[in-house]
Formats: sequence, structure tokens, C-alpha cells
Amino acid sequence: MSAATTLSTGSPVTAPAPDHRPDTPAMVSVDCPAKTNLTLEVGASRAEWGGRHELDTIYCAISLTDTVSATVKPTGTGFSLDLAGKHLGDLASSSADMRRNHAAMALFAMAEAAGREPDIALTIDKRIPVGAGLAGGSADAAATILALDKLWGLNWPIERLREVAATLGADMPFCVAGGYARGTGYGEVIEPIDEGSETERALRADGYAGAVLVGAYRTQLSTPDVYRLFDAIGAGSGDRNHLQKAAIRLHPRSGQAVDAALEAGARHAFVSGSGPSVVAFTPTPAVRRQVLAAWERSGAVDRIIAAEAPARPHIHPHLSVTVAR
Ligand SMILES: C[C@@](CO)(OP(=O)(O)O)[C@H](O)COP(=O)(O)OP(=O)(O)OC[C@H]1O[C@@H](n2ccc(N)nc2=O)[C@H](O)[C@@H]1O
Ligand SMILES: Nc1ncnc2c1ncn2[C@@H]1O[C@H](COP(=O)(O)OP(=O)(O)O)[C@@H](O)[C@H]1O
Repeated sequence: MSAATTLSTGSPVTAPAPDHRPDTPAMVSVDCPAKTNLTLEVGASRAEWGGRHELDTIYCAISLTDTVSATVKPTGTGFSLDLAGKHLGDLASSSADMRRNHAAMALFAMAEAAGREPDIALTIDKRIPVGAGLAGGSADAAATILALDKLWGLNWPIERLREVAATLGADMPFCVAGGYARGTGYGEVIEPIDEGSETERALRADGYAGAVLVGAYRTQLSTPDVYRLFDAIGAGSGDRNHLQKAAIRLHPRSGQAVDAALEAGARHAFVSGSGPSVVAFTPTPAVRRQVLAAWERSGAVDRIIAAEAPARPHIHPHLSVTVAR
């Protein structure tokens, strides 16, 4: 079991800003779920989108979360970012530029949109595997947007928060609200699939709800590399995720994990987005045990995480914050 790694920009929170408005929370924490794609149809690459491809996808958030906390710092002290977790992937490398972290980018985008200074201390408690096809970076950006909306007392409508998110990445607008949604454009145009709607009922009837198992890896896949290989080899016959064939070509163990889960009785098992992680829907405790046993026996995954689908972000305002002296 790897020990937790903590990274910091080195300018910790000394105390909440003295001019902090008493009617707004001193700190806001947000638990933001990971994302998978129940379908992912990939079309042409569009030059006007910087080479991003046309997508038609059904997003589904799952209850594997990162927690982002935002605390107001004294005016003029700038931002700070502390990152902790046992599986930080390439975020743990000394060369990782904290200003390019998706949470920091979301802070700067929200500060510009709101006309505020980014004198904010961000902490990320990271559990979503990095570079896994689970939109962990987008989840952290979405959590930061939600936290600042509450911390700064903006209370903007979801559409405005999605507009800010869309400037940062394709699957960030979805992460702002989670649940189920259809994504089009390059993934940023979101049509929520509301609870109780015909589409949502059909997804549940088709087994796309309830207990899931995530097969995670120490390896990351580069999303651009997977899309580039997709351009060269196309989608696998019958694959609901058009990137699955390319992801498995780059990371064959994901294909072994999909096959093992399906043979063990999973209702659905597929590569999550650009991978390498694999998501299996296990409709009964017996099937869950069989998939766990199959993955452990085959060695097809490095780590197994249990979760539920669908899921949504949870916002926790803290009226006071205790600062370690
Ligand atoms: C593949 C998907 C499926 O939901 O998710 P992940 O598996 O990464 O989580 C997304 O399309 C990833 O979205 P995201 O990771 O936000 O992509 P961006 O940062 O916007 O773009 C990163 C790179 O991915 C490629 N890209 C992304 C989106 C898109 N519709 N077409 C693309 O070709 C481009 O090479 C782009 O430069
Ligand atoms: N807060 C963050 N969490 C995860 N990855 C991040 C974050 N900020 C920047 N990144 C970078 O974004 C890349 C993609 O990360 P992630 O969103 O986890 O993967 P994916 O796009 O496959 O779902 C990683 O290589 C990582 O270096």
C-alpha cells in the first residue's frame, strides 16, 4: 500500500482573511464524483475545436470522489494548492506545475469571470486515479468551481458554471452536476438526463445503475494519444465506447479485465473513456464477488475500487475554519 503523498505550493493558509464577510462560509469543501461514459460515439476531428473530435456520449458520474476545499486567504497573498493522496500518478512528479493543475486553472477562470482576486487556499484529497479515463482532473476543476460559487456568495445558475467549465476542458461541464447526461459537440454541450425521465428509466432498466467495480492501474494513458490511435484504427465492432479498441491496443490488460468481468457475469464491462481503467456493472452481490475473484485471479487490474452509479457532487459549507498553528 503506497503511503500518502502531499504536494504543496509552499504558501499555506496562515489564517482566514480578516476582511472575510461573516455571511459567507469561511471554507467550502466539495466531494466531486468521477465520470465514465456509457456510450462514446466519436466523429470527425474539427480544426475549429483545436483538433477535438465530435462526440455523442452518455456520461455517468460514479461515487468515486475527490474532495476539494477552498478557503479565503488574506488579500494579496495569492493562491496556494495542497494535494494529498496515495495514487497521484504524474501529479507527484517534481516537474508537475501546480499552476497548471486543473483545480488551479478553474480558480483562475472563476476569479476572472467573477472579477475577484484568486487569494484562495485549495486543498485536494485525491482518490480518483490519475490519467485513468475517469475525468479526475475535470472533477477537481468542477469541484473548485462549485466551491468558489458558494465561498464567494455568487450563487450563479448551473448554466453559467458550465460556461466557465467549458473554457477549461471537454468533460468539465458534465462534472459540475454529475448524474446522467448526454454530451455532444466536443463533449461540452450537456443535456441533463433527469431523474424519472424516460431515458433515465431506460438506463436503469438496462442495468446502468447501482453497484460498480472500477479496475484501476498504476499506468496512465494520454487522452490525446488514444484519440490519435482511434483516428488510425477506428472503433471496435460493436463497441459502445469508440475509444475502447485504441485504449486496449495501448494497454492490453484493460481488454483482459473487460473479458474477465463479462465472463464472470457483469451486466456491462468496458474501458472508461480514453482508459485505461475499466468499469463493470455488477447487478447482484454474487456477481460482484465473481468479478472481484476473476480480476484478482487474472491479475488483469492493479487496484479495485467499489462505487455506485449514478452520483452527484456534494457541497459542504463550513462556517468556521480552524487553522493549524
Ligand atoms: C475521452 C473523454 C471522454 O469523456 O474523457 P476521458 O477519458 O479523458 O476522461 C473526453 O473526451 C476527454 O475530455 P478532456 O480530457 O476534458 O479533453 P480536453 O482536455 O478537452 O482535451 C484533451 C485532448 O483530448 C483530445 N480530445 C478531447 C476531446 C474531444 N472531444 N476530442 C479530442 O480529440 C484532444 O487531443 C485534446 O487536445
Ligand atoms: N487535479 C488533477 N487531477 C488529475 N489530473 C490532473 C489534475 N490537474 C492536471 N492534471 C493532469 O491531467 C491529465 C489527465 O488527468 P485525468 O483528468 O485524471 O485523466 P483523464 O483525462 O484520463 O480522465 C493528467 O496527466 C494530469 O497530469
